[in-house]
Amino acid sequence: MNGHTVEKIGGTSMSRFQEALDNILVGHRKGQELYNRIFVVSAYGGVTDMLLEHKKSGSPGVYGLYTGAESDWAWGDLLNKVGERMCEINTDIFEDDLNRQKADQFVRERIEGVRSCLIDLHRLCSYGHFQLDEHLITVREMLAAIGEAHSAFNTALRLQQQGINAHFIDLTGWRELDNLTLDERIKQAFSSIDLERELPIVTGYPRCKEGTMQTYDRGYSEITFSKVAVLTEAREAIIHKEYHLSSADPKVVGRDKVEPIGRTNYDVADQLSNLGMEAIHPRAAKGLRQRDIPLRVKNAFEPEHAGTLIDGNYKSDTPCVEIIAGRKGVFAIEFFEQDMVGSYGYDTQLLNILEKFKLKILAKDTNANTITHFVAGSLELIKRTTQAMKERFPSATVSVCKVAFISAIGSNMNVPGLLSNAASALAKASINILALHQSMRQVDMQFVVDEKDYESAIIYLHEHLIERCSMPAPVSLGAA
Ligand SMILES: Nc1ncnc2c1ncn2[C@@H]1O[C@H](COP(=O)(O)OP(=O)(O)O)[C@@H](O)[C@H]1O
Ligand SMILES: N[C@@H](CC(=O)OP(=O)(O)O)C(=O)O
Repeated sequence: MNGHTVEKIGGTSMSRFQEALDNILVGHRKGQELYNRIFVVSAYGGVTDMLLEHKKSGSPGVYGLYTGAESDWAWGDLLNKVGERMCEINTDIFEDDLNRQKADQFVRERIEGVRSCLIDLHRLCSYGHFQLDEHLITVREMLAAIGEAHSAFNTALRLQQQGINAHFIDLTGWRELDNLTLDERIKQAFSSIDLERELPIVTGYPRCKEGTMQTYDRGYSEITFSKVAVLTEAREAIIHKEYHLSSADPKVVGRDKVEPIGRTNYDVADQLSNLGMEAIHPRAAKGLRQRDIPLRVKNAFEPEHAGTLIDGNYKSDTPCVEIIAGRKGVFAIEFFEQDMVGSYGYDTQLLNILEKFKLKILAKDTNANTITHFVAGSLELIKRTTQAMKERFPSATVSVCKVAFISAIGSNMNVPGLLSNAASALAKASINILALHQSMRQVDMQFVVDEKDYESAIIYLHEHLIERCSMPAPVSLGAA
């Protein structure tokens, strides 16, 4: 098969490194089979949380302590702990002392290099001419880069130890004085790589002129992965995750009831990311879709399974719902104003307010005198947004309630009966549908329900719309 793959290994999978070696990086491959692949690896699970902040709980890491008012040295103490954690990981990965010492030396160089930068920055800012706030995004980028460089350096070293011609491709720009764009940095890194004979192991974080974290924050590794696939003209992009992309959340419906999705398309993937269930970051998917590069989402711990193949054109042969996905914690901001009837400009001004407070709009519905936006964001931002709406339109009634979204998604649902079947399934379960959305593309049917009905709505819809119709079989690995 011609061409090469670009493959991303997520942090949780990286933390089960022996399995990543056995299932993904090496496995049964020998000789030439080991090559014609590029790996973009994430930091080991939990490391970026320590460096920045915990992805789920938000508890501060080194970055949070450095920017906060806590004691001057709390961040430095935590940075010590990060270095210790990284060296613990090195002990798990390298049995021989020589390579472990190389790996520890790499950690020390990066940790101490960043520490001295952060100390100097604090000293500079103590004069008042330099404002710390103006440099915080750079601090964030430098800290994130440590974890990404660590895992990529280790992976290349560990593969070299097995006689594989692996190369550490450091996109973090460490001690490089250039200021390249993301495309320039990737093109430069790959300008002299022979994929037939070399196995590039690429850092998930790239330093670039446009500011990776400013644009993508912690979604940067999938952007890097997508860009490398596009710029090296990959045959296929593969994401190795710790679970299959399934017909619903196995933790809600039950592992025995869900099926891995065999195939779907990027339109479906976009709907999933809108619900917070990312097969891939939407901006990363866009790059692959525009270049017709298929994406395969594989379970890192079931290497024999072909996973889910996502492309731009797939449409299931038989009309059916493929995935039931959902999201809790959605805020419905209802704007009721009878003066709106027959006049213009309300929606534009409401959107300007929502944009000002950077609320992510998941859906909206309108009728003659009401516009409801369904948004994701903090309660604080919601309060400030609704306050701004009331100030701008004093005679309007603005109300907010917390709801859950349940979506039935599929690549071919343009047939009568699916919507009524879904609605009647919810009715039979005594679940009240507060609102309903379906665009004419008919790629998703979205039900707005009370948060208390979130789990049961997913279970009932999965039972009525999916467990009763067969899923397309997984596409074999070589059939892309
Ligand atoms: N359709 C689905 N297929 C697989 N997992 C799903 C699905 N919907 C929700 N989930 C849940 O999402 C979890 C993974 O969430 P995600 O944020 O993508 O992973 P991580 O937090 O590891 O980056 C899974 O463990 C599973 O419980
Ligand atoms: N390591 C970074 C980037 C990342 O994408 O990680 P993962 O592939 O584990 O989601 C983070 O934790 O945010």
